[in-house]
Order: sequence, then structure tokens, then C-alpha cells
Amino acid sequence: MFKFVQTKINNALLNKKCVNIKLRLKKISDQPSKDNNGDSGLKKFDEIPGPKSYPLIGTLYKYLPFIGDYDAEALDKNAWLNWKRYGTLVREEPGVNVLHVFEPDDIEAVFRQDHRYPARRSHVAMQHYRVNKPHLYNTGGLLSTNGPDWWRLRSTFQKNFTGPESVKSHVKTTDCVVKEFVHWIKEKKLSAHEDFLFYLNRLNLEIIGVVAFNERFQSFSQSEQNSNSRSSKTIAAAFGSNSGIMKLDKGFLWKFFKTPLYKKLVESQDYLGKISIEILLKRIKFFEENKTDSDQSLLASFLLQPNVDIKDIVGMMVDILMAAIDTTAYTTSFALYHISLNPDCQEKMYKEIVSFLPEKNSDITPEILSKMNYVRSVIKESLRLNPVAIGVGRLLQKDIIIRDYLIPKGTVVVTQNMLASRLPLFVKDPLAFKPERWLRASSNYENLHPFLSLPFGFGPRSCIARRLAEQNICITLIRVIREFEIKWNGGELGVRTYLINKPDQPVALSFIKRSM
Ligand code: HEM
Repeated sequence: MFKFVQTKINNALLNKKCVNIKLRLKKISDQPSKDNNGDSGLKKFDEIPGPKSYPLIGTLYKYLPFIGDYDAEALDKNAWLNWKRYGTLVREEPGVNVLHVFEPDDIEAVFRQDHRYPARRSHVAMQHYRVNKPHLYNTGGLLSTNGPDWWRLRSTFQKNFTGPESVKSHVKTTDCVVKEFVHWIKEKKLSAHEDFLFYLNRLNLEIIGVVAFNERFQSFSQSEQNSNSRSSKTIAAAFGSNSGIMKLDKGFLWKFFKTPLYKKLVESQDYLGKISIEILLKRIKFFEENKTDSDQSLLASFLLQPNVDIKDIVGMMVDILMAAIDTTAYTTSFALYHISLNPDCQEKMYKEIVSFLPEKNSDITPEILSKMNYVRSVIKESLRLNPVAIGVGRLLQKDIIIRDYLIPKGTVVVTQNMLASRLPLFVKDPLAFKPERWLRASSNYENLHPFLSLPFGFGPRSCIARRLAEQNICITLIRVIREFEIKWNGGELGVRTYLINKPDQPVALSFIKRSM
């Protein structure tokens, strides 16, 4: 239904928007120029259209049940209402000044004017928790820290994540884990309406366990499926941390007393901290007794780095557990959803995979991965329609100019990439799943705006593990489609936003074994 209404309104808006976009393509200067009277000639932030704001509560009433028509867990739908009602730039004041930016040219302008230490206003309560534990943490961690402290962390750990050789070195171990997973699906005989997300979470815990820490959680074993097991509690603690972040960021009561949501965050962070320290001590002991080059994990590379602070490593380990499991499991869920609903795409994928892996058990190598163009375009297309983040958030470190408006330092800018990626103004037939639009060699290639789909963010603050995450998803899809034909058993899959976009109903799939 939502899809239908969206398409109708999109079409009605299309002509108007095309005229607007041509009229307003103006060059953006870095600094506001002032005339002799000191008047910059720029419009004020308050003049940007948006819902009415009241003293003290700002626009928070829009999120209240019965009174407001925004839903704190449906940010994609709020974005849609904002775009429909107010246009390309929308001002909101739910406690802080927020600017929603919808068009790719404007999104580009935001990033082009970003500070050298791009900042986000998120994970505020988690930062509060960590800085109050100075025996364990030096900072709030990479996710929540801003300014020079953030850069110190980022530059310490970046090369371990992003170096092409380092990423490739994880292909073999990841493939081993995924092969086991595929074997497990064959044995398990999943029922048609079971939620496959439950198992994708386990798979991604297992993958990040070996890649990041050289640690197997054995989360598919009988005992680990128990809700009290280490795997189950780690997955729950990662979700428990992530799911409260957005609401805690909006609120402030937790600063004065421990609200139930803050308590949940504390419990989850306590658990992730405990697990990280146990693994860290185990690795340090291992290195004392063995040669270090037998361990290719990220943690080994952190420990081998000169002058690295052990408390920064603990923070990084907890951030990895928080950032790796849900994001990758949700992205894989949406990719499987789209593939299963588009049999032609599935067949093309299968043909490409078989051409590189003629035997089911043939090894996946970095060279093979680099040649799987169609599979990679499937991932891009799925992330266009279903990015885990609705867009990218930035806390402005200086005044910037967008479309003749002066946007003051301190404003939270949210780029609305998910919504923009679903508008016919920027993409042909936007709600259709067409991986070919990403393939230069295809007649259906579209030269999409480079700032339209940004599932991993942009610039120096973008996802530190992008290559690793893409590689993990690619290996998972290759192994699943090589082994099974998949079918979708559910309805239209939407999202609920708990910081990131989670499937709003069970990921219900059938797996039909392929004969060869
Ligand atoms: C499909 C999977 C993933 C997606 C879509 C994703 C997406 C994102 C996005 C949108 C950001 C914010 C970027 C920005 O502000 O410009 C981010 C940041 C981050 N991601 Fe990922 N991510 C994924 C997987 C992972 C994994 C597997 C890890 C860890 C192993 C990870 C660790 C991080 C960290 C630590 C940051 C904060 C970086 C910083 O602030 O400097 N992510 N990710």
C-alpha cells in the first residue's frame, strides 16, 4: 500500500521537481560572502520549511502517540511525509536543530563542506557510559567520539580494516564459516515461515568472530542455540546496545537517573565489554606461547601495532561487535528477499557463480570475488533500496551554505539517501530491483548520481569496515545461491528503524537444493 501511494505521489511531483532542480543549480561557495552592511544575503535556518516548532518541546510532539503523525521507529516514512509536505530541505527541532537533505546535489554540497574531522551526534548515552569507566576505556569509542580524539582512533585502526591485502586475507576463513553454514541449512530443514534472520545473526557473529578476533563462538551448536549461551547473549547485547541508541540520543532523562532504556544499554555494554576482555586476554596469552604470524585476525594486527593502547583496543572490539552483526545480517536478509522475488536475477546470479565455481565445493578466492560483477551489482541494488541506515548524519562543525540558506554550526544534518534512492526523479523505475542499472556493460546501465546511494556513508568518517562487510555478504550470497534456489514466503518486507533498518517481519525463505 505504502509503495502504491509512494509511486502515485512520486509521479505527480516529478514534473514540478524537474523544473525546480534546473532553476536552482547554483554554485556553492565555501564561506558566506558579506556585503558592505555585513549582510550575507543568505536566508536563515528558521526560514527552511518544516513542521511547526514550539518552545521547549520543539517538534518532539510529532512523535507522540495520538498527537503526532511521525513514528520514531519508521524514519523512512517520516522522511516521506517531510519530503511530500515541505520539499527538498526540511527543518525539524526534536531537541536539537535538524536539517533533512533530500537531493543528491545538496547531499554532495553537505559533504564537500564537511570539516576535516567529520562529526556525528549519536551514541551520546553510550559515550557517557564509557567515559565513566576510565579503567576500561579511554574514550567513547570510534562510533561516538568526535574531533581530534576520533581521528586518533581512526588513524590507529584504519589500515587494519581497509588495506586491500588485509581484507583479502580473510576470504578463506570467511568462506570456511559460510560453507559450514550452508551445510547446516541443508541438514536443518528450515520451516517455510521460520525467521531466517535469527540464523543470519549467528552466521555474522561467527564470521566477525574469526575475522576480527580469531574466535569461534560455535553459535550453531546445540548448546549455543540456548538463550543463555555466550553466542545468544552477545547477539542480544549487540542489539540491546544498538536499539536504544536513537531514543537515548533524543532524550535526556538518563542523564539524571537510570531510565529502563539506559539500564538496558548499560547491561548490554557490560556484557560486550566482558566478552571482549575475555577474548583479548586469551589472545595475549596465545601470543605469549605461540608465533604471532599464525593469527591473521584484526585483533592480532591491533596487538602487533607499536604504541597501541590496550584500552583503545577494548573500545574497538566492543564497537566491532556492535557494528558488525546486525548491519551485515539485515543487509543479507534484504538481498535474499530481493533475489528470491526476482527469479531472473537469481538465474543470472547462479549462471555467473557456476561459471567461476563449477564444483559446489570449489574454493572462493579474492580473484574470483573481484570478477563476480553481477553478484556485486545485486548487493549494490539491494543496498540502494534497503540501506541499513536511512542516510548519513553529520553534526556541523562550522556554518555551511545549502541553497542560499545559512546552516549554523551545531545543526544535525541528515542526508535522506534511502528516500532519494526511491524517487523517479533520480532513478528510472525506482522501486524495481534491477542490478543491471549498476553494470556499465549493460544496456540498462544508469549513470546514477554518486551521492544518491551511500549505504556506507561518505568521506573519512565512512564505514571503516566497508570492504570487509561487502566481502562477507558477497561470499554468503555466492555460497547460498550456488547451493539453493530460494523462494520468498512472506509479504512485502518493510523496515523498523532501531538506529539501523531491521526487517519488519520474519525473513521467511524456502531453500530448494540444486542438483549440481
Ligand atoms: C552491510 C554492512 C554495513 C553497513 C551497511 C555499514 C554502514 C555504516 C555507516 C552508514 C556508517 C556511518 C558512516 C558515516 O557516518 O559516513 C558506518 C560506520 C561504522 N561502521 Fe559500518 N556498516 C556495515 C558493517 C560494518 C562492520 C562489519 C563493521 C565492523 C567490523 C563496521 C564498523 C563500523 C564502525 C566502527 C563505524 C564508525 C566509523 C567512524 O565513525 O569512524 N561496520 N557503517
